Amino acid sequence: MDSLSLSTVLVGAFTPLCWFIWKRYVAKHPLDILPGPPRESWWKGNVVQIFNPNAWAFHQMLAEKYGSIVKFHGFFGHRQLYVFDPKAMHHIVVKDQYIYEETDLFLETNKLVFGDGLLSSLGEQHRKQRKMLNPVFSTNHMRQMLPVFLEISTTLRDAIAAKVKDGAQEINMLEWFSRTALELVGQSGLGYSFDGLKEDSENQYSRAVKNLLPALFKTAIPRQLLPWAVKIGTLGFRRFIIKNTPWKALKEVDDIVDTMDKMTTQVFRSKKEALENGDDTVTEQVGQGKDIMSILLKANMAAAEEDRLPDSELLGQMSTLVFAAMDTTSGALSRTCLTLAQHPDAQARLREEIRQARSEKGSLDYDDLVNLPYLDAVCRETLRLYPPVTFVVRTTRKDIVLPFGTPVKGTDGREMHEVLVPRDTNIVVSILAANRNRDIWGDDALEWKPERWLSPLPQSVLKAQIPGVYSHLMTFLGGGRACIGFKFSQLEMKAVLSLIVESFNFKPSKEIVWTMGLSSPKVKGLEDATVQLPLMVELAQDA
Ligand code: HEM
Repeated sequence: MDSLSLSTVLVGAFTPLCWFIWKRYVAKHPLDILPGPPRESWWKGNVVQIFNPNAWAFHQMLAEKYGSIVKFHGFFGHRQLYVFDPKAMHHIVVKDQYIYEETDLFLETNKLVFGDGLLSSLGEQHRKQRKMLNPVFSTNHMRQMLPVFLEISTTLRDAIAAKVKDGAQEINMLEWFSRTALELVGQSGLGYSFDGLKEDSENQYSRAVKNLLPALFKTAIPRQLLPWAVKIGTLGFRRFIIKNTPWKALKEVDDIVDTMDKMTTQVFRSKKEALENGDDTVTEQVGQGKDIMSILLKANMAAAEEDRLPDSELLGQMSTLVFAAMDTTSGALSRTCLTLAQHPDAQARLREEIRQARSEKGSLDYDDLVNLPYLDAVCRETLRLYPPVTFVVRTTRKDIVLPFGTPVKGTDGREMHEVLVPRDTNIVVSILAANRNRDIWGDDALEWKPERWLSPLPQSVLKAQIPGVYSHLMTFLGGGRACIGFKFSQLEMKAVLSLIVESFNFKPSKEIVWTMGLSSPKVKGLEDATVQLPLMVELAQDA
């Protein structure tokens, strides 16, 4: 190579690098005016401090020290935002939701794992899917589902009763709640029974769903390249590379995806066939044609051409629903059960309310169950203080001005009411900090107090205009991508809790720590072991 072409290569390589360094480390950035923590490392920024499973204290410090609009550093000087100001959240999840979208990494990972479901689609495709799915998550449909919820919860109660009939036992309640959540979404969502809640009956699919997140976690760093990798070659070529790469973690994810895909395709085909063969065949299936997928298939066949979804998008909803329903609700049930174990007075009060209602009405119908005041207060307070999903991440598809409800004092001392957020900025919407905001919930915001829901909420809550779909909370988010299953999970929590709290007394057994992100329990000192919630369980007196 002569010296001229060598210098051309060097200039070609160094110009973009110098530009990158200048832009990320030297030039002024519109977000630099905002308060925020110093970066921990020049290349990792604050990423490890924010996105690690034990980051509770760091998140609390961010909210308390820097306020509700915070700038932090991502990888290689990338400025990002941490937000829990209600007006700003309203702009992000509702008003300008098509500019603040899911990140490419989130979408591409979900597309690979679940196919074309709600968690991997955007814009018009996502809106069409929601339009078709919303009716099957309505209160009316939940009402019809109650018998299935109660039957499965009763099976759970009987399984635990058999274990403790001779005296108190330590039981891993997370395992039982996960199995119950899977069976519930299986029967009422897919019209398929995964697990009769009998000992040792875990099937391949439930194992695959359970192992999915840990397996994805192992591929977290190389997966950052996924949005680019999916553009290389054909689908066949990419499949060939995945199948033949000698990397254990990737193989594990690939096997899980294959198992989930095989099962959902099989259930989907048999549903379609049953529908084509008429109503008698449908009612012979699990769920008797009342499950979410059967209704969705029927509605899709009857829909106008422009609203109809292709089979791939119906199929894509199946594993999406199972995944979105399982660890979230079992985590919420685990947290409630542990909190009740730590608050014996509240546990006794709840048991009394349930027994009283049952002695007056016999079996509880939908309205009785959802309107039990103390049960409702316990669920709301637990979902406020301990949201199972602690944050979501969005990214700006173009430059946009983000307004604040509460002014922020800039680093130059000026009062700011808005900031220009450049395109491709990631934003962490902190569900945790929003639900624990002292300015809104009062000085006792960090305390678990179900009683706060039994009297009128303070004006600060009503005036805050939190953009959440549920109870002035961000637990299920808000806007066009809010949790579609929030009524489903409410009913599940209430059906399960009403039966188990009536029958059993729960006491703490080991010290429990919770992971962040999708919150799960672990035993303190055994953080490397699998997730679990051991509790002492005994028959409640007079049960
Ligand atoms: C306590 C339990 C639950 C919590 C805390 C929860 C929370 C959430 C949150 C925060 C989101 C937004 C995620 C994002 O935008 O990145 C979400 C989305 C979603 N949830 Fe839930 N969820 C729960 C239970 C369920 C259940 C039981 C189902 C289904 C039966 C479900 C189905 C979904 C689906 C399909 C989405 C994606 C919605 C979309 O993008 O349009 N979730 N959930």
